[in-house]
Amino acid sequence: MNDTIFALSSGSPPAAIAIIRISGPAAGSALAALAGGVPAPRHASYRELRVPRGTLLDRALVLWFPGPNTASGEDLAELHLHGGRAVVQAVQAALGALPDVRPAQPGEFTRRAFSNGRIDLAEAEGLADLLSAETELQRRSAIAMAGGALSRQVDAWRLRVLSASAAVEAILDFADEDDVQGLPAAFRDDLATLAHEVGDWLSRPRAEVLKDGFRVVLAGPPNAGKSTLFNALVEDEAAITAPIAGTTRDVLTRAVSLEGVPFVFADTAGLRDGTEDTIEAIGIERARSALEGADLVLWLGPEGEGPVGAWDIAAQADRPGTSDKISARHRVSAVSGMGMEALRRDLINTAGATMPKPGEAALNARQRGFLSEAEAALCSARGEEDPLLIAECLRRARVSFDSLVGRSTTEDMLDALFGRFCIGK
Ligand SMILES: Nc1nc2c(ncn2[C@@H]2O[C@H](COP(=O)(O)OP(=O)(O)OP(=O)(O)O)[C@@H](O)[C@H]2O)c(=O)[nH]1
Ligand SMILES: [K+]
Ligand SMILES: [Mg+2]
Repeated sequence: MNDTIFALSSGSPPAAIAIIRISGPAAGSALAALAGGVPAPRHASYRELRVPRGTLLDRALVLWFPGPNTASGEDLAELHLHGGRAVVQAVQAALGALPDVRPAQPGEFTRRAFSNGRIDLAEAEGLADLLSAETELQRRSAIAMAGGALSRQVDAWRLRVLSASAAVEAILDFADEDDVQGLPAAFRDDLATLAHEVGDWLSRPRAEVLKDGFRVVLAGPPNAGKSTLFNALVEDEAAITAPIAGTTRDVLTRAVSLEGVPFVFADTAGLRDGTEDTIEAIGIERARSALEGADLVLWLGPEGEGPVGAWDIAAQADRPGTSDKISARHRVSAVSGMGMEALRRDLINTAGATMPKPGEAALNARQRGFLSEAEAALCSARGEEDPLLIAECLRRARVSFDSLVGRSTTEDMLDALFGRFCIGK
């Protein structure tokens, strides 16, 4: 990792300003080559940028951050250019022509930050989530994770496991072969408390629901008004509606955020038996599999005939006589707007309750996997009598914590994580 990388770290040009970052041992000499010298650390200075001994490229604000206390842990320079396409291209060409300097791969700055111990894996994951956050809830959860909420917690747990290990090792070193006395009285209680705390984190809402959205599927017989209600919920004439049974064939999905809560709404083909139309039959099959993946079904069909847990909806409630569902949770008309606000409110509250609370770091599948291993190891440690076996369980718990924050990782896993970042991050 001795080469020096550069990339456009701001959005795609044209823009008012474009920021190119340079990281690595040759960052200082690259900066000097273009700006005629290295300015005082951490002070913005206004410089002419030139091709070495040549033409003017741009007048820019330049910043110099000597390592290792930088975002990447290496020497780092920033060029704040005029954000024109040609300006950016010219400066990138000039940088690329310098010896030992090359364009960065996606996520390479962050990967260097990880390798140099500036951030751990949970923080890097939080950062990736922060960059891809589209709703307010996602942003608040990601920023907690990027800020090290989970990392600090795991470090504290790890220290407690280490001190428990030390207590067991002491017995192994000094006690008689057959003597398993001598563990502090509170030893097992401490392990139980620790396992309990880990379990609390595991029972929190999952990060995936934040990322993928709460999945609401609209279902019912043909002409029930599913597509019309779908369009009203996503506030877009996305689906075709018509008074012809069997209008919708494909499953149509739209991701929307309602008051910061991410949703995916799915419109489906009307369910009916014995259709002669092969395409409609395929649509009905697709509708049924969409129902299986739903977090919630809005059932626009006859009372009580919807899937378990579905909300009964009396649709087209503006039409006299059309909605005689007595137990309907909501009576709505997507055409007149009647009942729509109450339905939206109910959806937001219901979905919101399954999401991490604002600012709470939510665990992803990888993190949950390691925490479950740690919890299981702590529980076994509690149940063992043999100090040797207790020591082994504690070692397993520690390895799980280490893996979670990236103290021991595989290249594949790092490639997958850092590949999620854009170039320049
Ligand atoms: N008055 C009134 N008409 C509605 C309402 N909702 C739907 N309609 C009408 O009912 C007809 C069928 O609506 P769609 O939304 O296409 O019904 P669907 O359930 O998607 O039908 P399929 O896709 O064929 O299964 C259309 O003519 C709509 O304009 C409503 O709330 N009020
Ligand atoms: K229809
Ligand atoms: Mg439809």
